[in-house]
Amino acid sequence: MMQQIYPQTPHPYQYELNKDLHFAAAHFIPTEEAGKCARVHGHTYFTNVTIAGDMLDSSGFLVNFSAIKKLIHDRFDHGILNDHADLFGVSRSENGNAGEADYPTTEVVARTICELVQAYLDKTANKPVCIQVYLRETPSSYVVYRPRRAAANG
Ligand SMILES: Nc1nc2c(c(=O)[nH]1)N=C([C@H](O)[C@H](O)COP(=O)(O)OP(=O)(O)OP(=O)(O)O)CN2
Ligand SMILES: [Zn+2]
Repeated sequence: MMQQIYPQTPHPYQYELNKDLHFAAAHFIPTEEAGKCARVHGHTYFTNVTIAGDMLDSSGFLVNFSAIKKLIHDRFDHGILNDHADLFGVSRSENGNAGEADYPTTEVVARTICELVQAYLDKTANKPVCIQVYLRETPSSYVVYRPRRAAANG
């Protein structure tokens, strides 16, 4: 059970939901700079997903907590992140820097979780938004990813 204080991000929405979940997965970062992390090794990843919005669905949910867990845990738990060729390995980021690869680093996995969650939320009637993903890879290392928000109209 994770009961931790996470970084906060200001937002204009009335509701904010946070879901903690974890998954065990192996990965490797095939670059010289990664050193020992270029070899296959495993982590228990802990993540906190923050979702916000102004409208609830017909159940009174911003989004069902269990849907978020299923989406991430079922996809990644007890797998090898590098095997997800559709997600990791080829640069997908439109605003990526030249030469930036989408290897499953903590940064890229955090961004990918946010994108997967947002793709799910986009299909819901009340359309909440994923505003932050906190991803802890080791006891001493974590990343916080916050997508850029679309500029407000007017
Ligand atoms: N910016 C990043 N740097 C590193 C990443 C990463 O995803 N983003 N990943 C790794 C390795 O995969 C490794 O699993 C984690 O590294 P690290 O925190 O250095 O692990 P240690 O347990 O060895 O760290 P301590 O300082 O001993 O606690 C490397 N870098
Ligand atoms: Zn690692």
